[in-house]
Amino acid sequence: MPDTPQDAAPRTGTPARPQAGDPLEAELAREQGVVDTLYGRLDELREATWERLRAVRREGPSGSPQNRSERDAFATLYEDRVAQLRSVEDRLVFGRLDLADGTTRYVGRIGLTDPDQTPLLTDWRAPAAQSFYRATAAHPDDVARRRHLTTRRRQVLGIEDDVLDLAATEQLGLRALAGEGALLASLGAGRTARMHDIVATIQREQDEIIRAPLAGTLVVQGGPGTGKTAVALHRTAYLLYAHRRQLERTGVLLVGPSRAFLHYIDQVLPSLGETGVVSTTIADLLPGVTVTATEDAEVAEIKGRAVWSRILTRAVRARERVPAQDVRLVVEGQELVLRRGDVRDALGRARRAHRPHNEARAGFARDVLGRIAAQYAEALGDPEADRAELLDDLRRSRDVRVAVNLAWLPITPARLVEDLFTKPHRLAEAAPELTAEDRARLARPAGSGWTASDVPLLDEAAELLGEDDALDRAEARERAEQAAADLEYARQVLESSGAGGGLVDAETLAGRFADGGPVLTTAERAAADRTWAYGHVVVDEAQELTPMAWRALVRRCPTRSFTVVGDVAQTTALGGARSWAAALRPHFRDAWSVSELTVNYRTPATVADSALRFARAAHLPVSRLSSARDVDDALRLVRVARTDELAPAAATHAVEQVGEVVRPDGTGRVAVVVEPGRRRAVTDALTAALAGAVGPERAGELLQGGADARVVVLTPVEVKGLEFDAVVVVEPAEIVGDGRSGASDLYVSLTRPTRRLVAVHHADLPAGLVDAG
Ligand SMILES: Nc1ncnc2c1ncn2[C@@H]1O[C@H](COP(=O)(O)OP(=O)(O)OP(=O)(O)O)[C@@H](O)[C@H]1O
Repeated sequence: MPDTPQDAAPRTGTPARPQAGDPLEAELAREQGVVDTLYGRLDELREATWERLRAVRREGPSGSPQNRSERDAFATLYEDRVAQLRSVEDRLVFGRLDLADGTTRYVGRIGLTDPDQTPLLTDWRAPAAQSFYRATAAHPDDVARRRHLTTRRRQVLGIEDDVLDLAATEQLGLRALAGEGALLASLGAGRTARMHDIVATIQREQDEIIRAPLAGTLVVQGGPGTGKTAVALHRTAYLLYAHRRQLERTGVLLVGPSRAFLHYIDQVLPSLGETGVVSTTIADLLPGVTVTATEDAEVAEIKGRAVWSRILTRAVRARERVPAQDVRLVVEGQELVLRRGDVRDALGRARRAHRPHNEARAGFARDVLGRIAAQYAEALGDPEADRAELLDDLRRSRDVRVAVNLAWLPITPARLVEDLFTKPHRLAEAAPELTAEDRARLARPAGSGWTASDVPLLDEAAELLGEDDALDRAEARERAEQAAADLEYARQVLESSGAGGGLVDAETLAGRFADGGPVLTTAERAAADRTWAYGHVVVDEAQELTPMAWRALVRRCPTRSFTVVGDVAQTTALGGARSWAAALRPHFRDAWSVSELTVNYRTPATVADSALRFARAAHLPVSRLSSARDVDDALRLVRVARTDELAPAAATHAVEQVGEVVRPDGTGRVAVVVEPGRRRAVTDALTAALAGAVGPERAGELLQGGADARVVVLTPVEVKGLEFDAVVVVEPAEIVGDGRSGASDLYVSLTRPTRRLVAVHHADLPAGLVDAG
C-alpha cells in the first residue's frame, strides 16, 4: 500500500455496516441532515440565479449599445453560474474536517454560504480545505478527525474516518468510523467511457502538484496510472480558482494528444465547476486549418525537428531576393531600370527592421518605389514633378508590380509550406540540413491536405510571415460588403414591417444586426485567435510533442507558465521526448522543475509489476512506481498453438471479460489491443463470438458507439491515456516489433486495465513479461 496520508493514518472504529441502534446509523442520519441543508441551499441559489437570468432576458433587445452589452455580459455571467450550480450536483459534499479547536468544516465541490454569508461548505480548492488532502497523523495540521462522506443522489451512503489526533478526537467526544476506504472503493469501481474527477480522494503527493504556484514551468513525470491526467485537470481547476482574476482575462489552454482523449476527459472540468478552458490537440491548434490527411511516423518525425525553424526562415528569405540582373521597366512610355544594388539596399534596410515578411514588405516597396520615382522624375525631365503622382503611376504599372513582387513576394503560410512539399527545388534550396532521402520522403502532390505535423510548421510560418496586408484588405472588403448587406436587409425589414415608426433608421437597425451577436467569452476569443497569449498552458502526454510543437506552444504563453505532464517511458511518437531535459531545455532553458508521481492507482500490482519488468528489460526510461492495490487473478497469459488462433482466442477471452466486468448500471469496459494489421480479423472474430454469447442484438449494443463502446478493438496508439476494466493484448511481441517505439507501445497497452490483463500470444513473450506469481 502507498505511504499516502489517508492510508497511513491510524484507523479506529467499527465496521461500516448499519444495524439498528448502530452508532453508524446515527451518524449517517446526522450527516444526512447536513447534506440535506447543503443541497437545499444549492437549490435556492439555482432558483435565484435562474430568476436573475430570466429577468435579464425579459428586458429584450432594446436599449443603447452600452446597455445591451452590459445586459449580454450579465446574461453570460448568470448562464455560467447556472451551469456551474448544475454541474456540482453529483457528490456536492464529500468531506468533513473536525478541527482540534472544536470547529467543523465541510468540504465540497464549491463554496456555499447561507444568506447571512456564514460558510456552509468550503470549496476543495480553498486554503481552508487543504488539510483535507494533506494532514497526516504525523502532521495533523490542527485536524482531529478527517471524514469522507460517500453519497449518491443526495443520499449519504457511507462514512469513513481518519483519526489524525487521537487525544483531540477523544477530548472532543468524537467517534471514529471505519468504512471500506474511499480511495480503494473508487479505484475498484467499474469504468465508463469518461474519466471522473478524483476530488474526494486526491492524495498528498498529487495535492502538492495541484496547488503548486502558477508561475514557471512545472513538469509532472509519473508512470502509467499515477494520476497525471487527473492531477493536470484538478490543477487547472485549482489555478482558475486561485488566480481567477488573472486567468479569466487570459485563459488557460489544455493540450491533449488526440480528440478521443479530449473526449475521454471532457467531463472532469465541468464536474469541478469550470467550463472556460480551451482544450485542443496540436493538430487543431490553428484556427482555420483542418487536418484531413495522415502520414507515416517517420515523416512526422522529420517534420517535427527543430531545424525547421531555420528551414522556414530560409524559405521566407527565398521570397526576398535580389534579381539576377537589373530589371527593365516601362512606365507610361518611359524606360526605367530597377537596379540590383537598389534592391539589395532596400532588402537590407527592410530586414533590419526585424518585422515579419508580409508586414515588412510595405517598407521595402516604399523604399524601392522611392528610388524608381527619382529616376522617373529624371526621365520625365521634371525634377519638380509631384511625387505622389509619380508614385501613383508606378503603383499602377504592371512592370513595377511584377518586379517588386519578384523581389519581395507577399505569401500566406499555407502557400509557403505547401510549396516546400510540392516543389522539390524549393525544399532543396531551403533545407540543406535534410538528406536527399529525407527530402524525398516529404514530397507529396499538391492539394494532399494538411497532416497533424504540418500544423506547427504552418504556425511557425505564420509567425515569420506576419499578417498579409492584401489578406487584411480582402477581409476589410468582406466586412464592408457585409455591412452593406446588413443595411439592405434592415431597409427591407423597415419597409415590410412598417417597424421603426420613424424612430429607428435603417443604419441603426443594421448596426444592431452587426453587433447583436453573442458576447464572446475569453475562451471563445482565445480559441479563434492564433496570436492569443494564454495565462497558463497545461500539456498532457507531453512526451509526444516534437520540438516544433513545443515552439508553437511556447509562443502561446510567452510567460512560460506551463504545467507539463507525461511519462518519457510511454513515448510513442518518433519525434517525442525520451528525456525532459532534452525536450525542454531548448524552449525553457533551465527554468523548469520536475515533480514525480510514484503511486499507480489504476493497474493491479501484479500487472503493473510485469509491465515494469518488461519496460526495464526493454531499456525504457521508467520512473519509480508502486501500486496502490492488487486484484486476484489480475494477469492471464494465454498461449495459442498457431498464429491463426490468435484472433479467435482473443475474441473468446474478450467475451469472457465482458461477462465479468460489464454491468447493467452502465459501468465496465473491455478493450482488445492489436497491431493495426490485425484489427480487421480480431474485430470480425469478436463480433461473431459476442453475437454467439449474447445474441446479435446485444452484441451490436455492446460494440456500437465508436470510442465510447463498452467493448472496443484499438491499436496501441489509440489506447494511450485511456483505461478499461479489462484489456486483452494480442501478440505482445508483434506490438514491440522492430520499430523504434514498439516497446513503449506495449508498455502503454499493458498498463491500461483497472482489473485484468489477458495477453494472448503465439510467439514468445517479450523479455520480462511474465507473471510475477
Ligand atoms: N487520488 C485518486 N483517487 C482516486 N482515483 C485516482 C486518484 N489518482 C488517480 N486515480 C485514478 O487512477 C486512474 C489513472 O489516472 P490517470 O489517467 O490520471 O493516470 P495517468 O498518470 O495520466 O496515466 P497514463 O500515463 O497511463 O495515461 C484514473 O482512473 C484516476 O481516476
